Amino acid sequence: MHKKIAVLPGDGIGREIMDGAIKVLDVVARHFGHQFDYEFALIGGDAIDQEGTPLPENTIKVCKTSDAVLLGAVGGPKWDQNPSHLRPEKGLLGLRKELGVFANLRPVTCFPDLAEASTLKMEIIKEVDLMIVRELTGGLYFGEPKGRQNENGEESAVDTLFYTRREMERIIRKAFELAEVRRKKVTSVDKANVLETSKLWREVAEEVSKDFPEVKLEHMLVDNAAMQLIRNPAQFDVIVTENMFGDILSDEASMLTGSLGMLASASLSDDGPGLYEPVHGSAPDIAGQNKANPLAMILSAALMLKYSFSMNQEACAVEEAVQQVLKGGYRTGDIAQEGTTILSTDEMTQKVVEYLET
Ligand SMILES: NC(=O)c1ccc[n+]([C@@H]2O[C@H](COP(=O)([O-])OP(=O)(O)OC[C@H]3O[C@@H](n4cnc5c(N)ncnc54)[C@H](O)[C@@H]3O)[C@@H](O)[C@H]2O)c1
Ligand SMILES: CC(C)[C@H](C(=O)O)[C@@H](O)C(=O)O
Ligand SMILES: [Mg+2]
Repeated sequence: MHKKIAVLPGDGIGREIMDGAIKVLDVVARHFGHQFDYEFALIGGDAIDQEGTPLPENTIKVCKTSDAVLLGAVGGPKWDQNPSHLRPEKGLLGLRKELGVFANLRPVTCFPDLAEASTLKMEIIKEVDLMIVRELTGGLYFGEPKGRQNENGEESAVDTLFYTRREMERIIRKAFELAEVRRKKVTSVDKANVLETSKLWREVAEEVSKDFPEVKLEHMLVDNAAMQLIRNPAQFDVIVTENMFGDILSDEASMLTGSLGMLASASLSDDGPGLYEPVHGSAPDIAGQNKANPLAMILSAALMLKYSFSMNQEACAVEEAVQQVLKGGYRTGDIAQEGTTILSTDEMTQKVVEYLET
């Protein structure tokens, strides 16, 4: 197959880990007889520096004319203090909105060899295989009114948690569709004891569930969900939740796998190209040191192969190579354990490439 991939490395470790994903994809293309053409574009702080805006028109065009989009990470101290219209996150949020990628899938899969790097015990870890389905283009991130005010010397700020029934329905449906081919359980996470949006969310979840009689639906308040993820994560199959809750719960859940550097994501729309990015950010504290874990980015590329290109065998080959590397005792610093070999970002990528080639 011939595919065009938009590549947006972004800032900080984004560039370092993107190198790894491309190297791995090149091996996949060679092995399986595909052609991947990459078109690079600017986003985030990098784009502010070069074009004066975090999301240049050309980047949107490149993404929309590609079969899929790979993104590293955006942001960093150099730009985070900028006036709000220039914050690099605006570029990322703008891109998600432009592409209409409302469904953010964040699989939390534990590799057994990382059990000791996790916050939990080995026996619990082995059973963790959950999928966080995060609504990505609505809620507090986008609702209006939003902004700062100063009335008669009284400063205030507002963000609005707004969802239409249609926005709720389509993300909840996506969660049920995923659960149908997994362990047939959806946990809808909300704050229905307080929020109006959550009350409507519950009603919609109940309605959607009628179309999926084989899938069990449970509702859970978000504060309890945060605790249950640590207490007994194996109880979850698919978690569906609104934008902000999903953001927070997915960083929390990443530690079940040992590190934020292990968590990949796929953001899907109804028809256009999917956006694939690690869950973590630009990690300014370790940027430029060649020590970031590239596996979340590499596993995001695997999700692209699976969801955008229907290359299931190829995606499995990448996941299997990652598993073998971990089994071989190779680690980046964030997942290091006693007796393992610590590798740089480039060396870790090279190991995945070696296992893929064998
Ligand atoms: N999708 C994105 O582009 C995205 C996501 C989250 C944060 N951000 C931005 O990134 C910047 C930094 O944010 P932050 O520090 O809160 O979050 P972060 O995810 O960048 O880093 C949090 C911690 O995890 C570590 N970490 C993250 N990824 C790692 C990896 N691959 N390997 C090893 N360690 C890793 C970092 O070193 C840091 O200690 C901010 O500007 C923020 O807005 C961007
Ligand atoms: C950088 C930020 C805007 C972003 C988000 O909150 O969506 C990030 O934390 C993520 O999880 O992708
Ligand atoms: Mg986040």
